[in-house]
Amino acid sequence: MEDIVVSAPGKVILHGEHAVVYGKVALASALNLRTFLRIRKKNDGKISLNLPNIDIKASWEIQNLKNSLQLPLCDPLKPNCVENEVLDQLKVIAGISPDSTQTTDLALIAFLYLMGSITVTSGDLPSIEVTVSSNLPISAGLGSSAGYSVCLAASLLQLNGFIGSQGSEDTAGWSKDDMVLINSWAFQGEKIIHGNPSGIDNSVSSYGGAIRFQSGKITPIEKMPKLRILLINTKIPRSTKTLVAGMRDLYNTLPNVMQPILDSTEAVTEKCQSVLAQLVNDGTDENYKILEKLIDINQHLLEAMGVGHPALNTIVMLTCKYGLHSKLTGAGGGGCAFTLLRPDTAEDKITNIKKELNMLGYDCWETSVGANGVSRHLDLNSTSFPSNLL
Ligand SMILES: Nc1ncnc2c1ncn2[C@@H]1O[C@H](COP(=O)(O)OP(=O)(O)OP(=O)(O)O)[C@@H](O)[C@H]1O
Ligand SMILES: C[C@@](O)(CCO)CC(=O)[O-]
Ligand SMILES: [Mg+2]
Repeated sequence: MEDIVVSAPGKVILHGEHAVVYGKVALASALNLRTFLRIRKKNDGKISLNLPNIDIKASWEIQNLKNSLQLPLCDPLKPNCVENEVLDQLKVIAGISPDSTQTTDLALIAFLYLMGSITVTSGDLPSIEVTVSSNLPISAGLGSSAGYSVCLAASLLQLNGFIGSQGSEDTAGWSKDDMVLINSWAFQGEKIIHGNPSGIDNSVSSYGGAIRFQSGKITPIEKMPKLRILLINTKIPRSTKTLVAGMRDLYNTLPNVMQPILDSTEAVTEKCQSVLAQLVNDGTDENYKILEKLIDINQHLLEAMGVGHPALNTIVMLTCKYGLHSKLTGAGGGGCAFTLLRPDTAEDKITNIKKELNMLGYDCWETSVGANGVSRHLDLNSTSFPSNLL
């Protein structure tokens, strides 16, 4: 069997993070930074997993997995969430302490769950080596967990013939129905890593482009102007699972206080979408001013949700000095922020901002929004792969 190589993009949430977990609308766009996964067939009676980004290498004897698990863990065509009992079993198999709070450990559990559900043909497991390598910063708010889950879902479903990629050039995609199956399995992976995800991250990573997302409904945004943004990584590590759980506690303690904040966040998102549609034909100052105001307001609303961080405030103040507006993106609590650049923002201004941010130890790079969703790579030795994937 030839290797299977797939990749899936990270994302930027423009507006609506956290509120989207409560059924509010959110806007997200795929990012041109990707996670890559390679499956290589082996004959050593083992299933091996290499995760260089998080320094994890693991290997399991197939016979041991078959002895200790009731396979398949779930019907491959009916993606469903794991029961706690199965999760505990997988933790034992992965050698993880039952009370570990390490988010990195959850990558192993997500792999074992998807593998134990999807790749069981006639009660047997294939001997494979799986390597995952990403250009995305991990745990920084740019959807690395979704990129990981989408790659796992697509490659394992493809390996076992539950989906069939189409395309003969360098890259291939899947049919509408196949995409639904990929996205639903990726959502199960996100559930294991996140706890209670809305599904926006795996959806934008699966489908790519820019999407409007609400309660599982994915609507591609057709009228999307070419936005220039500066992405800034504070490098302050955080876990989405912890931040989402913290916001849940706050909501449960003060529902009448938090509900209007979520309503207000949704109003920001709706207004942003309508201004973006206008911007396609009318890139006037007035429209940009509204977008900037919405960024300021949402940043404050997110602070009120308890997911801010002093480093994020520093970015807001620093970019404000240059007349630019920034907000956190993703779960917050550190991680990444973005700054909206105008079409005519001068290069020397951006250079100076980058210099100041670098001096604070933050990484920053200019990017545009919108990228292809999950793809299969048919050129197995492409130079665009991260070096540790070859
Ligand atoms: N390339 C990768 N290799 C292995 N595990 C990964 C990889 N990328 C993400 N993960 C898993 O996802 C976890 C990080 O997910 P988390 O949701 O906390 O952050 P994020 O997805 O980067 O940010 P956000 O959810 O705010 O967009 C890691 O600890 C690991 O379990
Ligand atoms: C914080 C959150 O809204 C976005 C994380 O990228 C969580 C989610 O929607 O699952
Ligand atoms: Mg995540």
